[in-house]
Parts: sequence; C-alpha cells; structure tokens
Amino acid sequence: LPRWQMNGHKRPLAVWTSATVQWTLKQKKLAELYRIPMSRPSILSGTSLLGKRALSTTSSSPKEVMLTSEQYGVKRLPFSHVSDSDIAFFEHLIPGRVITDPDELRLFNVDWLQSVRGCSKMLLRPRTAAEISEILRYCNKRKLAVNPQGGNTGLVGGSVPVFDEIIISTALMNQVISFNSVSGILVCQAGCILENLNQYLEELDFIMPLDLGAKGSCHIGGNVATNAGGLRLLRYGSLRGTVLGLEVVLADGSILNCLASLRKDNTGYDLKQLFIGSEGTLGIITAVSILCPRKPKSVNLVFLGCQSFSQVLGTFTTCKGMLGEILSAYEFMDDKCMKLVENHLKLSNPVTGNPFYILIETSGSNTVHDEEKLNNFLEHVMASGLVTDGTVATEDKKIKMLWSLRERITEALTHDGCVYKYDLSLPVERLYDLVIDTRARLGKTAKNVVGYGHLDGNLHLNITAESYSHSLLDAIEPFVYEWTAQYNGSISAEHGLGFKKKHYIQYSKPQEAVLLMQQVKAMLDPKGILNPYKTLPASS
Ligand SMILES: O=C(O)CC[C@@H](O)C(=O)O
Ligand SMILES: [Zn+2]
Repeated sequence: LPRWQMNGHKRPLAVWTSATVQWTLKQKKLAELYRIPMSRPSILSGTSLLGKRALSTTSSSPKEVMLTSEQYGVKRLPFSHVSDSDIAFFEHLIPGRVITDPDELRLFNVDWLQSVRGCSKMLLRPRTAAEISEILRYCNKRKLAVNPQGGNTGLVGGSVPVFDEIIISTALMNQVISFNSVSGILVCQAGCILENLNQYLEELDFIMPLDLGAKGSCHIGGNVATNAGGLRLLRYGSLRGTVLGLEVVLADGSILNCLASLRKDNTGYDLKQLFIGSEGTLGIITAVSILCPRKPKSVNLVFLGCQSFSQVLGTFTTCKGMLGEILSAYEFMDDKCMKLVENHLKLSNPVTGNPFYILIETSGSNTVHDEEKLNNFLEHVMASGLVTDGTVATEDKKIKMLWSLRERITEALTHDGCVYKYDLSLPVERLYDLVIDTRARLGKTAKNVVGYGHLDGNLHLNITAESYSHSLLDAIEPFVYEWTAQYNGSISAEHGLGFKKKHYIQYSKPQEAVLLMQQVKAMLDPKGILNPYKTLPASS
C-alpha cells in the first residue's frame, strides 16, 4: 500500500489506488464547487461571518413567519406588559444597550429555521452577571417575562419569545475570564461564540470539547443551556461531563456562583447539572468553566460509501476496534441527504452512487502512527466489502470541505420546503429503521424523508413537503414519538424540547419525573418569568 505523504499541514488529499479500491482525487473540482457558508448578518456583533450557520438566501429579506401564538393557538400568560417606565429603568441601568426599534428586533423574534415568531418589544444587551442580576430582580418584581438568547441557532423554538417576553441577549458577554494550560480549564462568559473560543484555544494548543455546525454563531452559554451534543461527543463526551462549573443568575436576581474549576468536587448536590439542558427556564447562565482537550497533532478525515445501513454499523464496530483511541467522530447520512446538499447548495459528492455515506474523523498525537492505523482500517473495510468507495483528507481545507457535506444538511433542508424535524435517541441497531418505516408510512405525501446523524445513537429524521399540511403532521406525530418510545428512546437527543416538543416529554419521561421537574421549576422561578412556554408542559 502507498504510504501517506508526510509534509505537515500542506499534504494533498491522499489518494489510494489498488486492485479493488479507487480513492478519488477530486480536490480541485471540490474547491471550485464548495462555497464557504455565509450566515445571517448579526447587527450586534462584528465577528467574522465565516462558518456561521448559513441562512444566506433569506437573511436580507426574511420571509413572513406566522406568529407562534397564532400558528399554535397559545394563550398569553398573565405577565405584565413592558411600559415606558420599564424602558426608562433599563435605559438607566444599561444606557445605549436597550433595543426597542421594531426593525432591529425582527431578527431576534424569529428562530433560525424561520418557523416560529414572537413579538418582543425590547431586547437588552447586558455585559455582566451583575447587570443580568439587576434586570431579573426588576423583572421578577414587575412580573415581566424574559427570553434569554444566545446565538439564536436552536432548532426547537426555545431561543425566541413566544409573545412579548423581554429578550436578554448574551452577545456582549464575550470575554474569556481565564485559561489554565496545565489543567486545560477555560473559564469564560456565556456569550462567547463557540468558534471564537476554539480559535482562541487552538493558539494555545487546545480545542473546545464541543463542535457543531452552528459554531460560527452559537454561544457557549446557549450550548450549555441546551446541553448541545454535536460532532465530537463520541470522543469527548457530553457537556454534562466537560462543564466543571457555572455562574447562573436566578429568577429573583441572586447570583449563584458555582464556577468551580475542579475535576473532583463531592460537596453536596451537583447543582450545575440542573441548569445544563434547562433551556433558560431555571436561570440565566452567565459564565462557564469547561475542561478542554489538547489540540490533536494529526487529524484525518475519511468519507466512505456503503451499500446498506448494516454496513454502516459493521464499519462502526470495526472502526472502534481498529481506530479506538484516535476515533473522534463517526457520522452518517443517507443518499437523500447527499442529493439535497448537491441540489440546493451545489456541493459535490466525492464518492457517488451509494445509499449511505460515512464520515470518520481521527484525532491523535502521532501522524505516522495514526495514518498507519487508518491505512490498515481502510484496507480491512474495503477488503471485507463493508465499504465500497471512499476518499481521505488530511489537509485542513479539504477536511473542512468534506465536513461541510455533513454539517450543511440542515441548511440544505431549509431550501427544500417545509421541514418537519425530529431528533431521536435510539438503540444504534434500530437507528435507520425509523426512517424506512416513516418513508413507507408517508409515501408520496412527503417530498423527502431523510436520515442522518451521529453513531452515538442519535438519528436526525427530517421530512420535507412543499408546504405545511396539518394532515401530514398528523401522519407523522405521534407515530414518530410512539415508535421511539417502544425502544425506550428519547424524543429529543440533543436539540432540547424548547417550545415545539414540550408536550411530548411524556414519551421519554415518566409522569413522576415530569412532576418533579415542574416542582423544581416552581421552586426556582415561582412567578414563571424565565423563558415561559418552553421545556415543560404547564402543571395541571
Ligand atoms: O437539522 C437537524 O436535524 C440536525 C442538526 C444538528 O444536530 C446536526 O447534527 O447536524
Ligand atoms: Zn446533531
């Protein structure tokens, strides 16, 4: 077998040819065809647009999104309305950082998917936990509802108001507080953009333990508040393990300083876990302490084609056995996803003609060692017929190009029509069965039924149609939830419940658990001002 070329970062896309295998060199063509995604321009942050979650075609003239309250028939809870004296109070507290202009507010009232819309009349841009504390103390007294907002990249309607909740943006809370290069512990404010943090750390030879398609826009506070999973979870685990401490402002304005930077701390209940994944309903996260891994010295990416989902699974098992400690991501997508990124985003498929595609990333400390392992693995899966075709990237630019095939599926879907989005945890061996069953059930009533996701047991099932239809929704739900529940799966693996999924929590949690959650919410936020209408169904 040919050896990998060893000229550091500048290595070209590796090409492997043998009697049975044709690894295709297509980087020139790819470079011409790929576009770096552009994102919605942020009027509040002057940061780079590169790599932000894309919304390029619609960001300049957003489509008219129906008000959530009308679309879903929700009743406003009896919160106070923002008055002139409220505006004056906030102007005094954070002068020049109160937005009431309806045009400016429009972007912050609509979610990234442009599927839900609130009608907030005011957005606040605090810089410190102390300012958020003053804001919440006032809102709690006045019974004014609030909607904490990070990068507004959530997919379940959790990051925008449902009615006129005051939006509290973390965009100006973007300071790194400390980094310890011995322990690898980073402490930063909640509004730091994930990609900026990663860039900051890379210069210090570290990386964030979390990576996801929305990295160019999402805030670390929002990531923690939703317990975002993403592409590196397989290697570095969930935020429930890597987050070591939090600073949170509670509904009454008190500041809970649990910003510990300790790997081990068994003093009482682990309160930070309550706020991780609570979607801003229990408190507003203002700072995060997080454990970061060293930057891997060698990263390789393999894009493979398979004939069946059982081969995707077989390749996964082989991969864990042969690449074990250097495996950092294992993602899959079906051919329908590939068609969508090809058609709508004009990306090019380097290994055409397969029903399934796999993206495997390795991250290690020894280039020669890693590439030898990878060669052995590729030789094995090709010879055993688990994989039919593939291409390998070792250079940064090519790695990014291949990643965009997977990372930009969500964006491609938004160009395909009305999207019905499901994010399920299932036993891995069942992962794709749900796609097959849904496709059979919906027949021609759906435009596309696609499946992709993370082999940590997380299926992203997406269904598209030319336009919204109530009867199609009735055919999908509760079918998808019941199907998931029969295998003790979760109806939200990583996106959270937000506004859209809160009524389905009982498919994944017993009544006693939901009741306890409602009691916790009532204790921490007795007036219910924090991100109302989200996460939990109203207590009966
Ligand atoms: O859009 C989706 O369904 C999934 C989004 C995200 O979790 C991903 O893994 O790309
Ligand atoms: Zn995902």
